[in-house]
Amino acid sequence: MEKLAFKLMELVALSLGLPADRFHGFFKDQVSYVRLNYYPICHFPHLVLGLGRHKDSGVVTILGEDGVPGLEVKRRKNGEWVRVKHIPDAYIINIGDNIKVWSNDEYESVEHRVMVNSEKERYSYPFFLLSALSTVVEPLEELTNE
Ligand SMILES: O=C(O)CCC(=O)C(=O)O
Ligand SMILES: [Fe+2]
Repeated sequence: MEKLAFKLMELVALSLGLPADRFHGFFKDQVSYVRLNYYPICHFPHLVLGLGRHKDSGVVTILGEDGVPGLEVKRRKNGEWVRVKHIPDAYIINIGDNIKVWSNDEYESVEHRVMVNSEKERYSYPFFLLSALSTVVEPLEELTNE
């Protein structure tokens, strides 16, 4: 997952007109981690949230999940919550707040949440790519006017 995350960061850099290795320096003492999420069955799913609405604050999240429905993303244009379709053998990629700031808002971090399921328990395993704790997160100077 880490290798994939670095590859994605190279593509993000290229998409912003920057050298592929532009972000490499931020990851020298990175503190990335994997979290294991478990959502037990709940018979009143409309009354509870598995995981409340949030944006991932890190750089990029590579999310593996078991296909039990629950993850939803918020559409920016109309505020509607949309269920994310499971694609077998595929990861879900979330842009985190760090990329939003580094890219000077060219990229947007997506708001998402997880609803619990009344029939099946759900497991997910996001990998959060994080930079070094000492990183100052600010728009890259190449992408600002002043
Ligand atoms: O369980 C999921 O599908 C999403 C988990 C998530 O958004 C998180 O751990 O930040
Ligand atoms: Fe998340």
